[in-house]
Amino acid sequence: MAANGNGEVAMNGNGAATARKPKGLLPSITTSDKHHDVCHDMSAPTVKAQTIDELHSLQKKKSAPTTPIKGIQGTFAALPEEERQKQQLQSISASLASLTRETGPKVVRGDPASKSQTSPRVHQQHVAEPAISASDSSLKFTHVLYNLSPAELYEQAIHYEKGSFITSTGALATLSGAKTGRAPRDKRVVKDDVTGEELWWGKGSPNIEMDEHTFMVNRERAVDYLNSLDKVFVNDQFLNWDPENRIKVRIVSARAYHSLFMHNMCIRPTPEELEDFGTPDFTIYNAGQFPCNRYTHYMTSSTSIDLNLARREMVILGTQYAGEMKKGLFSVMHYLMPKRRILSLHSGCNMGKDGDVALFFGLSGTGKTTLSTDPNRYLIGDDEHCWTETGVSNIEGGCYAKCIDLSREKEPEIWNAIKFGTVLENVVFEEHTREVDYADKSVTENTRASYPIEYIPNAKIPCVGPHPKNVILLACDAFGVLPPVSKLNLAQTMYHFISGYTALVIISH
Ligand SMILES: Nc1ncnc2c1ncn2[C@@H]1O[C@H](COP(=O)(O)OP(=O)(O)O)[C@@H](O)[C@H]1O
Ligand SMILES: C=C(OP(=O)(O)O)C(=O)O
Repeated sequence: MAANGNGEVAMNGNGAATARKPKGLLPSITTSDKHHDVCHDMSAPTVKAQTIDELHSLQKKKSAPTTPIKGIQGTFAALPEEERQKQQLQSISASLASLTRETGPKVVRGDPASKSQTSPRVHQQHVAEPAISASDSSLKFTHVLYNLSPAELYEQAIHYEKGSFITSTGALATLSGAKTGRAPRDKRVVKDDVTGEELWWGKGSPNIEMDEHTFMVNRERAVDYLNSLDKVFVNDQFLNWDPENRIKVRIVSARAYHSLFMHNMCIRPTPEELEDFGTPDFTIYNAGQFPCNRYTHYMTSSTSIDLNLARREMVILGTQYAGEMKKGLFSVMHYLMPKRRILSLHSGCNMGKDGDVALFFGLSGTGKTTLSTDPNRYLIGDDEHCWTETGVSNIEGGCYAKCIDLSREKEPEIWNAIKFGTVLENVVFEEHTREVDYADKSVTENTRASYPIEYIPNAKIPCVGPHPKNVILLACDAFGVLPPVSKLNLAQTMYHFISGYTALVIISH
C-alpha cells in the first residue's frame, strides 16, 4: 500500500491502492470494495487444503505397493498387496511368538503415535491353542516398524531415545549405554549333539558353552520384553553379496538406533527383493536394554549374547552395543560358510584399477577399515568377507569405522561418510553447533561410525571381486619377532595366517 505526499489512500477490491486528494484537507482513508470481497495476497498461491489436518495429510504421499504385482492390473492389484502384507505380519508374529504360551502377539504395522492410523490391520499368529491361560500380554498390540527408512528412524530416535542428536554434518549421534564395546566373555553358543562335534570347545577356544534350555529361558525373556513394548523395529535384510550364498536375516530390536545401525551394516533389499523375502534364515532378538537374570544357569553377569545355531537365532540381553549384532551374524557366517567349502575372512578388502584384490587381516582396531578405504583403490568391504572358488564377496552392506582422533586430512573418505544416515556412537559434540570433537574420549575411546558402503565414493558395488593377489597381515605387534614391515612368501604368509600371528590391541574393550 502506497500513498503520495498528502493524498488519500484507498484500497480497491484487488487490494491495490487508489488516491483522492481534496484541497487543503488531510487525506482520509477509505476503502472501496466493489466486489465485497476479502483481500487476497496474489503474490503466493494458496494451498488446496481446507483444514490444518488436511494440509498435513497432503504432505505425505502414500507409498505405492513396493512393486506392481506381476500380471495383475487395476483395482484388483491392491488385494494381493494386502495379502502379502498379511503374510509379512504373520511371519513377524511367528518370530515374536512366546514358545511357552504357544501363541504369537497381536502385531500391527506402523507407529502407535501416528494419528493417520485408523483401523490397523491386526494379525495374531496361532501356533496352537494357548496351552496356558491368557495373560495381559495377549490383550495388547505390538506395533511393528518394518524396514523404516533412515529419515523415519531419525525421527523415532530423536523423539523417543534419550541421547540422540543430529550432528553438524547430519549424522545421528547416539549412546550405546553402559556397554561401549563388545563383551566377548558374555557371548555364549548352545552346545548340542551337533555343535558339540562341530565347534572348538575348551581351553583356548573363544566359544563359551550354554545349554539349549538356558537359551530358551533367555529367548523367552527377550521375546516377553520386546512384546511388552508399544512398538518394535523389524529389519529384513541380507548378508553376503555373492547371490548364491546370500543369507536372509531378520533383526527385531527395541531401538531406532539398532534398526538404523543394521540398515547400514547389512545389505539393503530392493522393494522387489523384500516382496519375496519370506521366512528369514536367521533371527536376532535384541532386548539389549533388559538384563539377563543372574539366577539363570550359566549367567555370570547381567549381559548375555546367546547364539543357537540349530534354531538359527541369537538373543541379546543386557548390552546395547550395536557391534554385538554385526559380529554375532559374522559368527553365524563362520559356521555356515565353511560347510559350503567357503572361507569366511575377518578382513578388509579392496581392489586396484587392474583388478588386483588385496586382503587386510587383523584384530579390532588394527586398521582394516582405515587401510581398505583407500582413495586410489576400490573398496569391496572393511571387515567381513567370503572367499569361494570364484573370488571374494563382502558379507556386509556397510562399514564400521573407529573415529577416535579422526581427521579430515588423514582420513577424508571416512570423514565425508559421516553425514545424514550415518550412526555415530558415543562421540562428544559441542552443545550448540553440534560439531563433533573426535579427540574427546569422555564417553569411551571406542567411538564409532556406521555408514552404508556406498558413502565411500570408491566403493565397488556389487561388493565382489576376483581371487586376492596380496594378503596383508596387520599384526600390530611392536615387540614381535618380525620387523615392523615384513614381506613374506606364500608359505610364510600361510604359516602366520594359520598361527594367527598378531598382538592384543586394547582399544575397544
Ligand atoms: N598407520 C595407520 N594405519 C591404520 N590405522 C591407523 C594408522 N595410524 C592410526 N590409525 C588409527 O587406528 C585405527 C584403526 O581402526 P580401524 O581401521 O577401524 O580398525 P579395524 O577396522 O581393523 O577394526 C583408526 O582409529 C585409525 O585412525
Ligand atoms: C565390531 C567390532 O569389531 P571391529 O573393530 O573389527 O570392527 C568391535 O570390536 O566392536
